[in-house]
Amino acid sequence: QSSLVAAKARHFKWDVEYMFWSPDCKESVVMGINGQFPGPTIRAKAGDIIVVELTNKLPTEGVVIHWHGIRQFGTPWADGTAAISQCAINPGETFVYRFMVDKPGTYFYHGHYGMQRSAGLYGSLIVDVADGQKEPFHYDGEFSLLLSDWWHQSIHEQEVGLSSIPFRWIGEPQSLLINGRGQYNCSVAAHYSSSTSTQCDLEGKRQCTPDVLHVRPNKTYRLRIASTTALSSLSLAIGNHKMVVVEADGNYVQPFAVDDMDIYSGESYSVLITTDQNPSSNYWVSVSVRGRLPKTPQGLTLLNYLPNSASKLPTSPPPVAPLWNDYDHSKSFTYKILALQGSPKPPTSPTRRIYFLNTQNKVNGYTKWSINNVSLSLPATPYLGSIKFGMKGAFNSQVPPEKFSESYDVMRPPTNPNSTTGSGVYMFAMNSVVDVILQNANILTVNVSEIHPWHLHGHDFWVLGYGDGKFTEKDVSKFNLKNPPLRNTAVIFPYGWTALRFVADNPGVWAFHCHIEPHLHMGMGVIFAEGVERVRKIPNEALACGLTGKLMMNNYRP
Ligand SMILES: O=C1O[C@H]([C@@H](O)CO)C(O)=C1O
Repeated sequence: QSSLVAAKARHFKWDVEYMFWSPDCKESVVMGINGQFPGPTIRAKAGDIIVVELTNKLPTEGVVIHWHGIRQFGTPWADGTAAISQCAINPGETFVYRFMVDKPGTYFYHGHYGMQRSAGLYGSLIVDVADGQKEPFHYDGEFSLLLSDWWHQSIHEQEVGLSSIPFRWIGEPQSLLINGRGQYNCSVAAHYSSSTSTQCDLEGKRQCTPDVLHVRPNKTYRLRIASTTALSSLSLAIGNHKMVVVEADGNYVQPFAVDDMDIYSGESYSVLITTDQNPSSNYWVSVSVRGRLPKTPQGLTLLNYLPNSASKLPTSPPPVAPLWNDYDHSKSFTYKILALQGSPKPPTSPTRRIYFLNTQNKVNGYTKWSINNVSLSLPATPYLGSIKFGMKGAFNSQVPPEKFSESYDVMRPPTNPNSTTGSGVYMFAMNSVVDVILQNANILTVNVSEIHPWHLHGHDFWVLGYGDGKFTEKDVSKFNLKNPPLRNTAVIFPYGWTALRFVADNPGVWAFHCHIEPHLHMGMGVIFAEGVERVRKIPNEALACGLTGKLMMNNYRP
């Protein structure tokens, strides 16, 4: 019955522009949408069509928006990846994103051109179950927590630093933001510390005033959490309250309770909390940096039990995050994420298995990240058009390597750090089953290996397993084929590997990359394509640049 209900189109008209804003109480320039930061929340029901007419009001640069976690079945040109699925939208131009949201869940959207996500171009995208359908859990109310990290240096300076000799790293963020709000020059927890930092207001109407969660006692709330951080892995905790994880990246998981959880850039979760603590108190909601030596204060807001005043401070200090390098703690959380019973199961064997060695290395003296020794450099003509129209020379025709040397020592810096840039594509037969083994390694500095959250466009994948050290064929027998979680983002732990499986069933060209913004900018990604010959009706606006733009001009006869 419900499938007969006609899809509802939800229309939005958005202007993207730079504006002054004080996300952490210090004024900066941010990328806003319709004068808002973060951008407006899109709320829809499964099966709806989203139509966003996006006008670029930036004075001198292009823009695109990626709908993170939305698979874009049949609309690969709407994936919002510059140089991959479309031409960047020029200043003054409008591009219409039109796509279906087919699966309920917690999603978000963000810029996917240069480092525009780091400039604040992001917002939430929430998909409710279709009419007549039910979520597999109950709750009385809900909140969204869109998490991000914030730098005072502009993305332009950050970009120049990353592509300079000597290399200038962006460093750690100045603040962590919850729904675009953080505190740099004051602390909401100053009261508890011996430091001289000033107590900032919990109530008020400043752009940096914390977004307090107002709850009633003895209810259950759903928190929809998404991380669009540029760099930071985060730990989220709520003083005195357990969180029951029920959803990850738009897929239901077997519920499990935790005191704190790790959230990597590109991931989203839903957790349930029950407000069964002492009702005369308020409680902390805190986010802290993990996986890198933290130099950033916690991001804080309050869980306010009504009718208490929202400015009543909790009786104890904010939760203390696990040690930044306690990776066993992170792994124990990640390993608990399993599919809810009844979720789609993976095919039992792959058509093809590819191996991706992640290394930091050098190209002509520049510091880069490479996959199997190739650092991704995007072409001038977006792949979707150049592959569809068979345009030779638009990108490297050489197929990039699908494995790496068996003798490579992942525990040490590369013996030969010189690698090359490339723009080649991994092409998959339509409906083939692809296994990807992501292998982490040591960076250029001895005894360092970092976390990388890998995000796949156009698909969800099953996470079949994780392991420490170098992957071996023996590890295949340990793959979880029973209840692996479906995700669109999966982390590789330092010196470890992660095994993924997906079905190449979505005609288009899809990015697969580290979701850390500077790392992608330094080449840490690959391009996948399948069934591009089946793609029809690519809008002209998506093609009007590079070689496809020239093709259009040559066909034009006044
Ligand atoms: O890509 C990176 O560069 C720095 C460091 O390795 C060099 O400054 C860092 O921590 C990264 O993640």
